[in-house]
Amino acid sequence: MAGASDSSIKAQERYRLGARTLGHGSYAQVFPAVHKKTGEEVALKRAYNRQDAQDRIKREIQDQKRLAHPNIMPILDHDPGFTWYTMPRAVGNLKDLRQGPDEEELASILLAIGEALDVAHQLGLVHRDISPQNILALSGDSGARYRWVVADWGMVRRPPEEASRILTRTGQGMGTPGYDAPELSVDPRKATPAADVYSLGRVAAWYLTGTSPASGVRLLPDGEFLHWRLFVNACTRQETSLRTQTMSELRDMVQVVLNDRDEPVLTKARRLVEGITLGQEGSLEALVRLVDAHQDDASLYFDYFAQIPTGHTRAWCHSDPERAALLAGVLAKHLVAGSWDDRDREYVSTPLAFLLTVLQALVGNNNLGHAQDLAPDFFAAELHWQDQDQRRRTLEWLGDLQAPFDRALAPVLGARQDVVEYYREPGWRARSVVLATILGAS
Ligand SMILES: Nc1ncnc2c1ncn2[C@@H]1O[C@H](COP(=O)(O)OP(=O)(O)OP(=O)(O)O)[C@@H](O)[C@H]1O
Repeated sequence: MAGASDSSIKAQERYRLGARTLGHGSYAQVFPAVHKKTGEEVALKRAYNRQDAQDRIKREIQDQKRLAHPNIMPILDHDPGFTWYTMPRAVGNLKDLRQGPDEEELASILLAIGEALDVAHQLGLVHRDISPQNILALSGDSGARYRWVVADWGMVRRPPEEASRILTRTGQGMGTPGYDAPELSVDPRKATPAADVYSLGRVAAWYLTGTSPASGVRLLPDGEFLHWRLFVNACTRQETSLRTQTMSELRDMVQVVLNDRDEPVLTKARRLVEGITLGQEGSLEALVRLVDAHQDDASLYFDYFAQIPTGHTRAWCHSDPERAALLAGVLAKHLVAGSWDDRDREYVSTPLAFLLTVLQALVGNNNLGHAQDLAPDFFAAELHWQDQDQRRRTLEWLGDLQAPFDRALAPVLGARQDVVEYYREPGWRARSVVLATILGAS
């Protein structure tokens, strides 16, 4: 074969290679092979005779060998020069073997692959190329149809102290389009386990919907698989910091989906609000994930999200200000555009007070950018409802604000004349000169 290296000859010394490949990727070919002495049937992966291909397979062999887990493709044999290796022959990959959405199968794949990736992450290794093609099926043992394994570790990110010159440069895309985490296109060397969480979340989205994900476009299950939406949404947030961070969290969430799958969203929300009030651990985080995944559901926001007790709201804003600003903004928009149905008009003071608590907490914690993001929707909601008690509370708070906090809100207030008119109060006293100028003038 043209370009065959010395080591590939060694492969043929030990193995009889099939005439037709099982497939080929960007840096290697995979052959069916039989060990000449033992008769063992394997798959033999051999790198092309190019430096980058040889570097990649070497990395793959070295890293994959360190990862002993039933759901990681094992290395059975390799040459001393690291140019080829053998592994068990797979029945196929997940992309080809999916027969339709079977949530039991999906859950077992996510739990198994999640555990395997957790082992890699503990060693500082991030796979960076999880996709349905790289999840292979070995014939099952102990009654299971298949044993799913993570293959193709050639893109792995090593911990900084072990990083080598190969593969990754800033701005160089990697992974499989649609499955690769957005941050990989910025700097793949900084990939964290959350990059693999993203890819596995996209695998779940594809599996449930049957639609191949497009880069940068949200893909969430609906209808029959609505109960997976929260999970997929949490794993596939564009912003790394808002995403589920670890495989252990991902696996816990799969368990929650399985346990809760028959519970309607609003019933779950009621249970979680009760849980928060009773101090049950994890209830607040679960409610936040629920409202995050169901941003179109105004009832969820009015009747449950807005019911989070004040102390918990403040603590949440402190620990997760970005998401707090985002979701409070969604509530504020629902207050302006959503249907109030047959709720009492007075009840609006609950969501409005909740929004004020969030805004106050963001400002108080010096998260001025997030406060500024939320402020336009907050003021619009107050203006829309004209609740005088609420207006008084907001004015009181604004009156106490001092520099530099006032600077986050002044431009937002000043930008809308109708908002200025709504709050303007002749003789209003404020510590902030700039706010006094906007709202206090007669
Ligand atoms: N153990 C195996 N048994 C059977 N087929 C395999 C095995 N390993 C890989 N293949 C098949 O060989 C093909 C090439 O695999 P390989 O891992 O080289 O590349 P890839 O993942 O398709 O692409 P890339 O290298 O660009 O990431 C794939 O189609 C895969 O399904």
